[in-house]
Amino acid sequence: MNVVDFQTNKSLPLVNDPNKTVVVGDNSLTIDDVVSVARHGAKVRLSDREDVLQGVQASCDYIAEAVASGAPIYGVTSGFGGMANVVISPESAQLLQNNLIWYHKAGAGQKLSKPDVRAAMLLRANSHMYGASAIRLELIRRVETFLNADVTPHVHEFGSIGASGDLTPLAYITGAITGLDTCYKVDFNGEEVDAPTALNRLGLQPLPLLPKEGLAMMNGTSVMTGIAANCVYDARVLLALSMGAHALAIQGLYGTNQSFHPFIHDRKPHPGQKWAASQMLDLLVGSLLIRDELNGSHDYRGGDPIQDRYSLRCLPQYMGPIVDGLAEITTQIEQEMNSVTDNPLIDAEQQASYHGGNFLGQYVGMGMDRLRYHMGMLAKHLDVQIALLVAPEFNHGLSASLVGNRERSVNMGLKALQITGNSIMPILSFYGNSIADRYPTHAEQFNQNINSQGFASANLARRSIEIFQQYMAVALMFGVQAVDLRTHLIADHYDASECVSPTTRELYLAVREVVGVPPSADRPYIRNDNEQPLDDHIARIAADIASGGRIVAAMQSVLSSLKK
Ligand SMILES: N[C@@H](Cc1ccc(C(F)(F)F)cc1)C(=O)O
Repeated sequence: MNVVDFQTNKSLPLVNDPNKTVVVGDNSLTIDDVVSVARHGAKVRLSDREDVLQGVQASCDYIAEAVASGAPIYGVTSGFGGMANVVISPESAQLLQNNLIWYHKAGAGQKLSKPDVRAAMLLRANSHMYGASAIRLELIRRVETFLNADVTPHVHEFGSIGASGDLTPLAYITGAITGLDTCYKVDFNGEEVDAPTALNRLGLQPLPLLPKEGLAMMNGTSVMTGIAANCVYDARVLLALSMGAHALAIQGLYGTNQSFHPFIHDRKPHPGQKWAASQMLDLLVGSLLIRDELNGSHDYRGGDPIQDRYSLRCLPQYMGPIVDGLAEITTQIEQEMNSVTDNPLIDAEQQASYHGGNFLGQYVGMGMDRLRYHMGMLAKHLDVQIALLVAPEFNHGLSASLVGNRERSVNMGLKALQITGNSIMPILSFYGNSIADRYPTHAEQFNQNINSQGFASANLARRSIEIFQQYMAVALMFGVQAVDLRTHLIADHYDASECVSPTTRELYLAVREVVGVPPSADRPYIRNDNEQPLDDHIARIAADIASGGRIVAAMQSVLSSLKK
């Protein structure tokens, strides 16, 4: 028996180190930084750079003076949105901000997940450290305190059209950190408590907002961008796992490596295509289960076609635009994360303020539309591969529906598992529909008459990712069963860990460990139908993927190579 080293490569050093500290305000944040804080409890520390802190203070001073002198500034001495014609007196300027939080207590639907809200909080603080928002350091520090103490405001899934950024979702965060009222709730280390109680436990007092601060807190894209950052990370994981699942399927099908030859891809050198081809070569190198034809050899093989079907042969050409598309989305989301997204913006150096619209979440709305589209395309490709695997007409000698033990004639193998996959794949394609183009032009008295739907788009992306994690479990189960059966045809035993390529061996072993069925020379992963509850295996694999567990770690090298 082979020795299985389950200890190696177990963690994702980039994101899941709880001892990591992310400094906010010194450098650009990365998606990995967001995921570290959002999911893995990395600590947050605000920059102590003098110029950064002075910039924050200077913008506050500017607003204080503007209010005192009665200067007309949107949302400071005026009403909001389509009611910006209302003049607000200096005496009412503070009330205006606190009232803003109140009338946005109008969210609806489910609560967002804790990691998505934590991502949002981190990004809001980051945006405020640029010193263009006129928000006190004390208030930004509250976000830091909440994050480090694992206190997370409740935020609803509906209420933002992504035009003034995420007014309503951010109002819930603002109400919580300022302790505005007991109707604002938080998750306090797993316990639901009201905001004033949470502040009390943290040794903090309620903090009424000063002029501009409510608007500065709420007018921005941080919630949709936080969700998007987490989803981009997840999408990249799913892309890496898709490559692994394809590599298993290609070995299961006794495919060739010739289609990934650099000669071919150097002659059509799209970056994503080249990446997919070279990664697939790496994923297959050393495998005993492929036709090794990199030297240009090929031959008739009985009744089989001389070259592989398109889902194998054109894999780099199909995956390329997905890879490049996700790279573009990554760049755009990272730019949005490191931007000031409110209005008006304060230019303390020039002692000026500018009315504009950085809160429009169009990059996020369209980006998450495209991300979901790419997810649908990835799923479709996997579905086709599974279809080849289960059909004796196409699978080069494997059993129908990958039945493990043909002697037991009632075994129908992975038939229902395929149908489960078939029931998911169309949903993922459906989620590829765009939402950013379906906006209400009459929104908010026609003031927000173009709007990004970025928050909705990001929430749809979150759902698409969760569904895909289930789908990926199905695809990996097919891959593992297929290589076991191919191993039997080639080596006369069922332990594929001895025959698959070293890179896919990691993935193969990870799946076997997660489902609790170790590799065996005597039997494939799924032998008789009545020996395992397949739904339980799906759930375990999906949960491991969602938590960045062993299965994800097995694809770390592919994932890292996706980095820009
Ligand atoms: N993003 C807007 C701010 C804004 C717009 C609308 C409303 C509301 F609540 F009235 F609808 C609040 C804040 C702006 O800066 O122009």
